[in-house]
Amino acid sequence: MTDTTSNAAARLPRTAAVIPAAGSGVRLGPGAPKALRPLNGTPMLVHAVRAMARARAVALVVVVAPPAEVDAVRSLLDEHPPPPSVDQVVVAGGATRQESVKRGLAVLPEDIEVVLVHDAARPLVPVDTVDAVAAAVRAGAPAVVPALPVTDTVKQIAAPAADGGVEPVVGTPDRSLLRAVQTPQGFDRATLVEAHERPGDGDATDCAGLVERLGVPVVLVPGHEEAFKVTRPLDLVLAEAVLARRRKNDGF
Ligand SMILES: Nc1ccn([C@@H]2O[C@H](COP(=O)(O)OP(=O)(O)OP(=O)(O)O)[C@@H](O)[C@H]2O)c(=O)n1
Ligand SMILES: C[C@](O)(CO)[C@H](O)COP(=O)(O)O
Repeated sequence: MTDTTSNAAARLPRTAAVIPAAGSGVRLGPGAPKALRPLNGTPMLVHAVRAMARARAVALVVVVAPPAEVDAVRSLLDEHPPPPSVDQVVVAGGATRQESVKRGLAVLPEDIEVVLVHDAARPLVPVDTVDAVAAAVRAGAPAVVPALPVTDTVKQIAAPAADGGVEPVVGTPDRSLLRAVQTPQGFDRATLVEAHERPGDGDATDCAGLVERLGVPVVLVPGHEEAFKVTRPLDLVLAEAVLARRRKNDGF
């Protein structure tokens, strides 16, 4: 006889990782789209897909690729396949991160209940961070964000100055109440889809920002320093150093 109670307890909600990877990487400088640039010889996107596919909960990875690189990204992922338990799909991205995520959400199969949205530009997120975000969504939070305390003092200005001019300061927020947020950000699927259908005014720089606009609570869990975003050239140096340290310590 089937023990339905323990089956239900052991069942993980079907979880997909949507990986926005369609950015060009202007701040990284000239070259291929950022997600395709190598880290220790392997494209950043491949590291990011591996990081998500390693999580026990993830059954599907949706990569949102630069529109001109969809075929190239499919070939790349065929060369670096995920474990057999994980499916992958590649779709073309849009003009902004928000639009790219929306395009990724549009191809999710009906049975996906939880969505983790993870930047290709955060290729080294540890699996424990991914698992912690997914677990918090499973535990009932509709929107979960990994975050770290801010270490710099932050100044608020009234408006950015043109051409590197001086910027008058209007305030210094209490740093102990600020957090720098990372990805993967985890969501109950219906909440995230609604947030993208009713985005409000102006582009949001993260998905949780859209969910906040709905009035749905967003919670933070501890992030990880290795989940940093590769944005500028120095970040590539740091990423390669992290990989070298992992190889030395863990052998991979
Ligand atoms: N139209 C876009 C813009 C960004 N992204 C993705 O969103 C993530 C976070 O964006 P960011 O680090 O800002 O990447 P870029 O937009 O490529 O960087 P830049 O602003 O320097 O061009 C990245 O994985 C990026 O590929 C995306 O999928 N579609
Ligand atoms: C989603 C994000 O990585 C959280 O820190 C970040 O907001 C992406 O921002 P960007 O403007 O695309 O750099």
